[in-house]
Amino acid sequence: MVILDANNIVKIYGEYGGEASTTALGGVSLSIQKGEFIAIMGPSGSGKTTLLNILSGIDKPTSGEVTVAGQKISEMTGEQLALFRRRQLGFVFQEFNLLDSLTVKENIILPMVLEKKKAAEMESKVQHLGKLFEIENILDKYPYNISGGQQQRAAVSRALVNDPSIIFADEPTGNLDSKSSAVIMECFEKIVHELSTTVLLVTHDIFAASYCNKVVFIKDGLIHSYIVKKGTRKEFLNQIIDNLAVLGGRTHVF
Ligand SMILES: Nc1ncnc2c1ncn2[C@@H]1O[C@H](COP(=O)(O)OP(=O)(O)OP(=O)(O)O)[C@@H](O)[C@H]1O
Repeated sequence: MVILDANNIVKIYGEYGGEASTTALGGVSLSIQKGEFIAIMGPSGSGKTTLLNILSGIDKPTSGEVTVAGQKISEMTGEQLALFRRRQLGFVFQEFNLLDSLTVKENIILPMVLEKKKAAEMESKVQHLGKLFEIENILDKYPYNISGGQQQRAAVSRALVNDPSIIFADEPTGNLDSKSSAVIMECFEKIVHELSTTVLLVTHDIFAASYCNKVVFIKDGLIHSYIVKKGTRKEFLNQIIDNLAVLGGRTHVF
């Protein structure tokens, strides 16, 4: 089942044809199936963030169409999109983006509160996610009193509470040490395998990308190639390194 379909996405920043215009994406097509776990990699400036922003409705393409869960998000109004994003999409950011004035539990259930879900449903969901990600003992703490790894696990829980069609993660391990990075990638692995969640992440981190099932490489605003995991994570990691070397450019990974 196709969860996301992007057709010939072009993004030009600045006035088209103007001297200062930049073609960030030159015609990207991508199809993502339910339960896929995909990383987008590429050199600095290749268009990764632009692509993620367009696929998740944060930004509009100059031309091309994006369909998520059967709905054309590229044609939605701002209000429709805001509602759609809250109900159908989950987001995880490099900086965790938890609200400091709320406890971990309040942060996690916030998207459910906005959807006016029942208290019992929220409680059962937060307990389930707390257990799944081993943060059940810190649910009453505030974000500034827990580690970065725990904050990111809370952020993944928050992204999951409304059972999104897809989770978008922008450099989710960018602010974590290697041990916490491994834990967070294992969390993503768990939700893909146990809940059939679809996860798309943008990363410079080859170690993080090696947890995914597929890596799509972009260069100069176009899809250059992709690889699918067949053997072990270690073998996939070596394959990612080889592909990045072919890609060239400045990739912060070495
Ligand atoms: N708001 C903007 N206005 C003008 N140009 C932009 C804007 N955002 C990005 N660009 C340009 O579009 C191109 C793609 O940028 P993008 O941020 O998508 O790349 P990236 O692969 O995510 O880079 P990095 O790995 O360094 O984060 C770059 O040439 C960049 O300078």
